[in-house]
Amino acid sequence: MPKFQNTESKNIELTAENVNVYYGSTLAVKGVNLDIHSHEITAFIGPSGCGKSTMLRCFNRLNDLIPDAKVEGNITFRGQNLYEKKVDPVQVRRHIGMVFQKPNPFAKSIYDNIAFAARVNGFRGKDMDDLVENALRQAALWDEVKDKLKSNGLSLSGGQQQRLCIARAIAIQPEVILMDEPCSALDPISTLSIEQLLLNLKDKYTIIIVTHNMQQASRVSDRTAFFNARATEKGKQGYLVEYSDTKTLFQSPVEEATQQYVTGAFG
Ligand SMILES: Nc1ncnc2c1ncn2[C@@H]1O[C@H](COP(=O)(O)OP(=O)(O)OP(=O)(O)O)[C@@H](O)[C@H]1O
Repeated sequence: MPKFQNTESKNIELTAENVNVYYGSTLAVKGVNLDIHSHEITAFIGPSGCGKSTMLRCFNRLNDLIPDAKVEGNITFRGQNLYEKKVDPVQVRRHIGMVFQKPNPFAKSIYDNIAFAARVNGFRGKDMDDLVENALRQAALWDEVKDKLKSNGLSLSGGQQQRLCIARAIAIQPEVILMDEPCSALDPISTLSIEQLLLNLKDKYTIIIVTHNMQQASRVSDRTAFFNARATEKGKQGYLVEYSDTKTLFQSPVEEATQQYVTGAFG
């Protein structure tokens, strides 16, 4: 298994080169080229079905778990092609964690949600209490749960559950965290607290977030990729329309389709 050392560019964590993703014989995402910068938040936006989640899953080989999904092209993490034969996808997911749309804590105590994830992923340190506390602090949840660590993770509110899932991802000590619409099941106050958390986390982690919420993309992200879909005989085909720093993409995009999307004229 290769070590994912940052031997290439200091600022580029992940690179997608000519990426195509198929489900069966349908080309769902075509020809994506994109660099993800270290310690930034990159947002993927675009109308439903344009391939944002599909593209996100390429970065930690989660599409491997979908029968019939096939990824072509290169995805490079710190100079290492993640799709080479010698690369173990389980290891990839230790370096590149994921938080899903719907909070999905284990039906275990708050403490064990984190301890279990850490152990399964090879944590052999003695001080599990420290690791749990540290992960919960980083996820801005410690103060709310420190007196009830034995309570079931599922007894928490939706926003707290999502922060527990973020703590669980952090406990594995990844370099990158992928987030697929992490706030879409949350109320506005919980959403703002997750957004603030993301801003705090980017010092330590590189974050990619899929979001339907354009205000959210403009509030939290440094760069934004706008995807769109064209109709083909076999259904929709997603592609990357435009990618730039978030301010430019929202205020002076190059492509008319981007302009229309960010001003709410379609989608
Ligand atoms: N597991 C799958 N099997 C077959 N087709 C899939 C699968 N997942 C996604 N697709 C198809 O791939 C295309 C892109 O889907 P994807 O979920 O990546 O888009 P998205 O932009 O994230 O959409 P949304 O915003 O609605 O979540 C769609 O046409 C979708 O139907």
